[in-house]
Amino acid sequence: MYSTAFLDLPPLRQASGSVQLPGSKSISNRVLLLAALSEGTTEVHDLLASDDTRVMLDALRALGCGVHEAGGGVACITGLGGRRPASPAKLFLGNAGTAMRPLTAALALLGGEYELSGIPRMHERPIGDLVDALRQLGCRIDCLGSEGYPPLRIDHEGGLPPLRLDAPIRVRGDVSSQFLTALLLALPLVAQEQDVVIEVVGALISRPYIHITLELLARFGIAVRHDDWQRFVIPAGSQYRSPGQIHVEADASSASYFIAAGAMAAGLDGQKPLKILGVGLDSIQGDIRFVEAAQAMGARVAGGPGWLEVGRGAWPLKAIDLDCNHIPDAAMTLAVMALYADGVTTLRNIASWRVKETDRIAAMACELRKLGATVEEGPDWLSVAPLPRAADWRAASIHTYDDHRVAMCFSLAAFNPAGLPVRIEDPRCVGKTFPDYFEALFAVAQTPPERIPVICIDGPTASGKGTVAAQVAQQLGYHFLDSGAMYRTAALAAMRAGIAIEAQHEPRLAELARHLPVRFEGGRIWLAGDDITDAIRTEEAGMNASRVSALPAVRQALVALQLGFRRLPGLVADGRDMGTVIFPAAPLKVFLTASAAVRAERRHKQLISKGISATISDLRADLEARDARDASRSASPLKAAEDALLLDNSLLTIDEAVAQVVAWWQARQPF
Ligand SMILES: Nc1ncnc2c1ncn2[C@@H]1O[C@H](COP(=O)(O)OP(=O)(O)OP(=O)(O)O)[C@@H](O)[C@H]1O
Ligand SMILES: Nc1ccn([C@H]2C[C@H](O)[C@@H](COP(=O)(O)O)O2)c(=O)n1
Repeated sequence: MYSTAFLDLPPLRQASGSVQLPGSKSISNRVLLLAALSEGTTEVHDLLASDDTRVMLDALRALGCGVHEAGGGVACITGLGGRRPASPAKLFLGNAGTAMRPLTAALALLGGEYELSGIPRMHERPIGDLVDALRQLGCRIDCLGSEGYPPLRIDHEGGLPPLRLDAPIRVRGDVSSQFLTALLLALPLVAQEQDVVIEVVGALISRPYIHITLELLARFGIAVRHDDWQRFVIPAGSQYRSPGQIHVEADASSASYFIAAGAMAAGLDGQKPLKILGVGLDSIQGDIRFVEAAQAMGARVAGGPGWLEVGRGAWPLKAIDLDCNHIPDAAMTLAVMALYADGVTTLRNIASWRVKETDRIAAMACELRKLGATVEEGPDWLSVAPLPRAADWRAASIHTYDDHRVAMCFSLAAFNPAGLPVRIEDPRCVGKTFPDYFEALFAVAQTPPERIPVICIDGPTASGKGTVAAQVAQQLGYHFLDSGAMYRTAALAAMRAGIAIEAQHEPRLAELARHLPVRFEGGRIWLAGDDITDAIRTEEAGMNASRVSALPAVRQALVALQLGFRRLPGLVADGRDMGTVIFPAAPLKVFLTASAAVRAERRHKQLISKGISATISDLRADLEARDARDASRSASPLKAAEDALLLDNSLLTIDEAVAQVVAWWQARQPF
């Protein structure tokens, strides 16, 4: 997951390959609660690991359920099975509506004393209709802030009050279907002596989510009947029965971003369509009907159980005018697809967007306009006119409102025909449902290498290149190439193979370097099966690296390996010839220096901290000798590129040096 302040997406051109989607948030949290209310242990497979499931798991633990996270997407939940949950308890539920609403209903019907709260936005999301329905029954629930909103207090300290179950429970269905879902999940707890009836007041929105609820209740032994989605009957004698094992289907709403990417950029130039794994046409989730909307816009879609394949059909996409009540979450993706359509797209019946993670109608309108689109909005609709010409697109920094779906759907703007980058602010917000969304996108998106930004940081030994480059990469969410480590590895491999590092052995050394079995993984470096991270960091290894790097054939042999690091979303590369030879067209080149005295002192400190003794004067002599060799060799000598910016960091802290490089980079961005 990217936890950077922002993530810049380079312009993307195509999509291909396959993507495995994470589990559905809606199914995950429903299953967790049902398992918690059941007798026995339920093994939940392919559970979504995200912010919203995290708060649910923590809440269930606090309530006394057994929660064992076995790894690999498996969680074992041992339910209460009729026991009272631990009380009193304070539950923090973040911004997870799928935890706040059903837990409120379940805890109100179980008795005990609870406080349920969330982040500030959760306290702006209405829950009054659910609270009213529970109060009708006789439950004692207080809103601790504004009436009708969390935080809530359930106050059944002296036990559950007598409940009025003889009359139908009336709940509004036109604000959020989660109120009805909450009642449906919880009322089987009290449907013992008699049927319990729920009547929906007003039109029921997001009916597909109620369909998921009913399907999952059935898996846990509760057979709810309904009359035309307005009257629901929970039969007397209902008892939650764990199915033992249950598999969470992948998230159909998350599929929408890849369906859109496929419709816009897959299957071009004879390539195969984009394959989406984990959710298919047999899905129980309503958002699978996004497929129909994408097809209406021109996508070519094939699918089966647990898979979809999507490619571009019509291009430009076809504008649509659609009632989106059946796909409220995935419909946001259509608003960005509309930028690539042949006319105005109008999305209707989306009033529920206004009470989601943010006011999504306002948010989408504002961010689409930043890209240059003409957008109109109404209380429950949005219309988006595409940009007439590629030149009308603007590079934009997309504010994401702590809303995962805003972040994910605007990533699709990176496929713009103008070749502009898109900045996604606070990319971490995707953690709510799809923590590795951007990694998944980068794994299937392609763009010509020259469009992937590279920042080069070259300079002499111990100037701080590696430290600064790694931190810049971290701040920008870019990959990091420590090219010196490759020469160090080549030298170590030569020593281990018994090949002296001398000009006469240049062909053998080059052959060795060309097939170097090196892997860079999680900050460690492996040579074949051996972790050589520390072995290549000695002063001797540095000197050997300097010697092997003077051989032109060895340098040539390592070029492809270095170029391979230029991957989405970008690269920060440190070395001696990054800006002059390997990435000569890089958009930012920095030549980082510090005085020899300062560098020797830094190296001394570095070695001492590792328990290696050395004298400053020896170190200074060594590093000056190394620099002299590196700068005087004929092949790719150490020198500043003509267009490099010079940074002498002798008097700067690491943070100051990093800030300077990032500031130079920011100054070159179009946002
Ligand atoms: N601005 C700075 N202020 C203080 N210490 C620094 C600064 N920059 C780097 N250092 C420290 O100097 C030491 C050497 O830095 P680093 O290893 O990043 O240099 P390098 O140029 O990559 O060296 P080499 O070329 O030998 O790999 C490290 O211990 C690092 O923490
Ligand atoms: N791009 C590069 C990177 C490194 N080298 C050589 C020269 C250095 O002395 C040696 C070790 O590099 P370090 O890990 O200290 O950065 O590798 C080079 O020639 N070109």
